[in-house]
Amino acid sequence: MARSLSWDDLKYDMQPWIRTAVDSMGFETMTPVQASTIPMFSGNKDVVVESVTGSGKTVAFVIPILEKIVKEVLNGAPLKKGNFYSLVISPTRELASQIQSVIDKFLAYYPDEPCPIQSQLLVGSSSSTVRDDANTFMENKPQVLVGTPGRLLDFLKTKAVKTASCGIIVLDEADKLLDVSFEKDVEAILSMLPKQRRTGLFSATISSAGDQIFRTGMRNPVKIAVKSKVQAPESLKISYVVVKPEDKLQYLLYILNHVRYRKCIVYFPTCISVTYFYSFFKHLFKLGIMNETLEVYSLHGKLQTSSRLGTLEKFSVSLNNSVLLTTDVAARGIDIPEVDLVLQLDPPTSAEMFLHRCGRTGRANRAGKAITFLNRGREEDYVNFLEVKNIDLEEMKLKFNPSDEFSSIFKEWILADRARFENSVRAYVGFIRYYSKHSASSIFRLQSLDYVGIAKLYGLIRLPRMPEITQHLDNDEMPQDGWLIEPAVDLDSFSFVNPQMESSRLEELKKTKAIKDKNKLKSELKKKNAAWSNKTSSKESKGERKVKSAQRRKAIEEKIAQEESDDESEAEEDWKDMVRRNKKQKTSSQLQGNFSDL
Ligand SMILES: Nc1ncnc2c1ncn2[C@@H]1O[C@H](COP(=O)(O)OP(=O)(O)OP(=O)(O)O)[C@@H](O)[C@H]1O
Repeated sequence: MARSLSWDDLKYDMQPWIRTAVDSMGFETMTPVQASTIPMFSGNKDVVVESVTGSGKTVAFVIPILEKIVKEVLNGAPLKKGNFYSLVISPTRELASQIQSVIDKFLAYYPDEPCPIQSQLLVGSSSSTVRDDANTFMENKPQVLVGTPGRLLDFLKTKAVKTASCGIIVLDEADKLLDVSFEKDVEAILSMLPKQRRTGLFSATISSAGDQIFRTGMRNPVKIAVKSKVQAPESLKISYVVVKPEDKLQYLLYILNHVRYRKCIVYFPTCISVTYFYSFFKHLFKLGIMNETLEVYSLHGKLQTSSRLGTLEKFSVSLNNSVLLTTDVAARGIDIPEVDLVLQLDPPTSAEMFLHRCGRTGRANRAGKAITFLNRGREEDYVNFLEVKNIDLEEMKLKFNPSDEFSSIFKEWILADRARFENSVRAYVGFIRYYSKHSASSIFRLQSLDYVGIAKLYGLIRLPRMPEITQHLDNDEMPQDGWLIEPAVDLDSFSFVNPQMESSRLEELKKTKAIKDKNKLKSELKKKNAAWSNKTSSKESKGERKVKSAQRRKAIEEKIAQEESDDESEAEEDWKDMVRRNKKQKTSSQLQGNFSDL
């Protein structure tokens, strides 16, 4: 029998002000996931909830949390000093802040002034320390804490903070929180909480967390999976466009300038690629190549928290046609109802992330379109790969012819400042690393990558010396000395616009030129190019390449084992995660069950 979606049919007396809140927010009925989850999680059940993106999971855990706290508050027993009742963990600062604002929206309907219930946001930031957070906590006595794992863990370790009263905990985007990137912090947090508690795990892709689910200490959890056959919401139309890599940017701009949308999110592979293309887009605005009515924002994980949250806020409230250039940092959970278009320059490294990215649109039954670019050649197979996972994509044909003039504009822009040239190389190298991490590695193969086409996409004037290129590019495809433009540029006189950068470059150049000894010069240059230098000669045999590749991998693993988290990019972080995961898979033996056993 179909479950009733009427709020009136909930099996307990909802607090009247919570009912007023849902009515005022225009939530006429519950969504299916709310109808299934709220009674369970408000009762004494641990829940593991999987339901498509944009299906209302946040409200499905916020209401039970608030109901529990109201009961405690109405019971009259005051919250003991330094205690709190509930904890919500989220993988990103943006999502934590969004959850906090959903809670605040509900609390605005509490009938008494001041509202006796409060929540506090705990995310890493340069403007507030853990001590500041602890002082605010002791002063305001919030019952709910919402935060990201690292900061929450540091906060909970503060002496004044007591966890004994925490009776309800939520892991939002639980599969992400339980993967290698957060697992340690999350497990440490869970171990500090009372065993007698209610735990809720929520995500659109939680089944991918597998056995990790059972490490959260839940007692007889109820599995709530609200899904149709397809993995994406029905309101979401997913398409793909097959292009040559060098034309991709022009296609992207064509869509941004010509397709009708209100708000669009564009996903790039790495932080540096967002920064790089954002600055090029600004130049295109000046030239009138970007539609002048568009507002473009950039957001990635290497920016300060305040700037990240500020940008997201500006993008969400903007009344104009706006575009957000971002990375996977804004792929999960972000709820901006007006987003009706999602573009992906490349597919992400996992099918789960593909669903999360696309799911930023087509939310709560609103129509949305997600378009992914695929490089012509091998990547078309991704469509079948996703189909097997019940994610259907339709091909989209664009009536548009890329122009040569665009590459001249790109080239001129690069040649005007050495900083742009260096960023183009960083973005390109970052992309190749990113590419090597695809979980669908039989489709996204380094061997099949069009290195020159991709270099043109990134506006490169010369191919960098990196092992992937020398290994996989045939000699006849390798441009003379790596140059992609004619005539080649004299790198010694290619200057930075920034005077400080230019003077330190000249200083450096002087030193290098002063080195007379050829061998010494060679070793100095080798050191300088260390980032992409442990290269192979282009004429190695397959066997030699295999051995060298294994050695390189070992070296990276050793480096990772030594290094802590001082990464240059999110991509790098993910690469580390992959290696750690591999190691873990080799050592981990305790199988306790999986999602489908629940
Ligand atoms: N009962 C309801 N009726 C109508 N809209 C709702 C209802 N509950 C929530 N919404 C709206 O649905 C949108 C999506 O909700 P939410 O962000 O909780 O989705 P989600 O399932 O957590 O998605 P994701 O997996 O992407 O994080 C929000 O804008 C929210 O306000």
